[in-house]
Amino acid sequence: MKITDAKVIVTCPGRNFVTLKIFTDQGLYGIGDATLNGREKSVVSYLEDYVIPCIIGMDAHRIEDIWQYLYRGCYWRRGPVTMSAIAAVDTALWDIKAKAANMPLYQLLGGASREAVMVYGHANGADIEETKDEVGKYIDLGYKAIRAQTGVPGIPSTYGVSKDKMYYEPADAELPSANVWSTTKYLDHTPKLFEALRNTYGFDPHLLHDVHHRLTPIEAARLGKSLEPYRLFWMEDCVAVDNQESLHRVREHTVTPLAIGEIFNTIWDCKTLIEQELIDYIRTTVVHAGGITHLRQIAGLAALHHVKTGCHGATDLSPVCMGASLNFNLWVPNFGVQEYMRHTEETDTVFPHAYHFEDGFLHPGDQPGHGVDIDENLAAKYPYQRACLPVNRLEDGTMWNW
Ligand SMILES: O=C(O)C(=O)C[C@H](O)[C@H](O)CO
Ligand SMILES: [Mg+2]
Repeated sequence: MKITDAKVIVTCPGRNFVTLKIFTDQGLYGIGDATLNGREKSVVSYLEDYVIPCIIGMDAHRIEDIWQYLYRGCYWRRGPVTMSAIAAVDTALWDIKAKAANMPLYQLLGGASREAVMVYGHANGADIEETKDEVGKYIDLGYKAIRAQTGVPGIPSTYGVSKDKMYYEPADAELPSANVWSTTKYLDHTPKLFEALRNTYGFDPHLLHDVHHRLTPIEAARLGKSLEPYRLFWMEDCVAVDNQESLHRVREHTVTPLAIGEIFNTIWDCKTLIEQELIDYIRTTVVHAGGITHLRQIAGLAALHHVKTGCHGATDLSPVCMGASLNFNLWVPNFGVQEYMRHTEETDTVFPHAYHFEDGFLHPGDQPGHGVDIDENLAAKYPYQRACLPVNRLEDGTMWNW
């Protein structure tokens, strides 16, 4: 089955999404997500100028070989732009193969290992009271796992806290907006949130928290330790892991489970953390880590070291990524949880999908392929709008991790 053409569709139904559509000589097409928040056009160029001309004429069934061609065959390998482009090709090809087999993608991967995929939603509030109410709303919706983020007194804006409670979009301006950060205030305040949540809702709901790369290892150790009484499902991205060995410092001090990896692109980014058992959940996802083909390898390595999957699923990952990820999650033996920040209604209509939510779980549906399509006419009505992720400074003006 030959690849006859491919095109990139950029649409902004509330936020930007980049989608690759691959056509074949058998009339089948497949789609893949190529969205990289705040850097969308770099991936578009990488696909249009370099990748698409190479894959036209290739056999769409040879997914592994095409993956190796785009990864190993490229001298400048790895990095988020390259790997998101490879992921889009890979996802579209798996979509085509599953459509050709007339099966949902999870069947090709090895079939369902569970009935459905547990997801976590995002509860957030300006203060502890509001966050508590928001967590209650997620519990009422049936969620079994909830991420909780709260505003910190004295910090004008905090990561993860938004006005739109169901859809959080941090890329909020044409140029990066400036956030302010105080580790001291955050460390003093955060344990109070989880104390309040456990006092109100007990220990049944799984509670998660995202530190978003802001602490040093010893500060992360302190937070992990202070959160132990509240038994979190995970503490995410507690440090910026450029120096991965530093996670040993955190591990030495706390048994709070750790999740890292949403910004990782390859198995090489995950290798130290997984092999040295410095994390409990690996956050790599389909679009930013080379597609289903590569994610499967990462999960295989993780399984050897008691590390479970916890795929990134914020709103900047399109429904196409979510559909592919859910098929992956339904199969992957060492599944942990899937993040599910809902998309807006506009986004959901641009991307008709078979996946559905019930009582805290998502199921990918049983349509042939990954079960997500794109309505190109509708997509064309929402042109690209430049939007950047914020930057972050300490109170004295020093640049910090966002
Ligand atoms: O969902 C999460 O855990 C995030 O950290 C969301 C990120 O800030 C977001 O995907 C950046 O584009
Ligand atoms: Mg995160």
